[in-house]
Amino acid sequence: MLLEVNGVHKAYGSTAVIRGLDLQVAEGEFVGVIGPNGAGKTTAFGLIAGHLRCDSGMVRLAGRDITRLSADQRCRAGIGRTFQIPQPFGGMTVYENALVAATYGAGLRGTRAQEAARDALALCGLLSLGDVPAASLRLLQRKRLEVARSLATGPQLLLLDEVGGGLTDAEVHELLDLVQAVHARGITVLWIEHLVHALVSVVRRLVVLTEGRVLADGLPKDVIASREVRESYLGSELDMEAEVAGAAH
Ligand SMILES: Nc1ncnc2c1ncn2[C@@H]1O[C@H](COP(=O)(O)OP(=O)(O)OP(=O)(O)O)[C@@H](O)[C@H]1O
Repeated sequence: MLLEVNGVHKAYGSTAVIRGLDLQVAEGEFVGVIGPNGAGKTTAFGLIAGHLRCDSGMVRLAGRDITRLSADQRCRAGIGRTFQIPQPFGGMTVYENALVAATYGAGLRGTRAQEAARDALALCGLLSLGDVPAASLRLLQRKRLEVARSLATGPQLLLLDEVGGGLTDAEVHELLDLVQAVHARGITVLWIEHLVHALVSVVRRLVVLTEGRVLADGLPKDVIASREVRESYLGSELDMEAEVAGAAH
């Protein structure tokens, strides 16, 4: 297994948010993660990427216990991550943003860092915008840069946190193409997304988190059809019937 999350718990103060999370992801998988607001999805990513500490339980990457490693150490170990709200260095150019990620995220220097930065920008369709200040990018381009910055750190495992939010349908399709291209490079992808119809059109496996643990995990069409999953979304903003109509699976 590339990623193993075993019996992880996390509370904010007295509020338990992750309550016995178990998740295994094999190398090369493309996994979607959905769940109601507040289910603990972003917190789970923080615990995997090391931005948050587990209260108990264990996280392993390729068999290595990384539970006590910092976010920087986990990044160098091969975990890349995007954030819900892209936060590029606005005063720097697009290329400089990717170079910073390659230098400080992957620990590369000189031409190796430059190559990693350029390679990430090329895959994300941003090479021609390399000299543009990051602050001037449109939303889809900012999302592309967020993905490029995480790619420049050389991840084996990429955690995408709602990169599709705020985009038009056409832009979402462009983003789907990009993430599929990333996965085709051999990078294992774990993608949190509220746009369920878009997500299930590309992922091979769907995990549903509710109340800090896994409610369902399997083939997207089976997970979407499960009664438990439908019931867990009742009353939420997500209308599964509408979302999955026309989905590829
Ligand atoms: N730093 C924090 N301090 C206290 N509570 C927090 C903190 N971060 C998140 N929470 C709470 O933990 C719960 C889980 O939040 P989290 O962001 O992980 O959920 P989520 O499933 O990603 O939600 P969404 O789909 O809305 O992004 C929520 O009730 C949230 O308010």
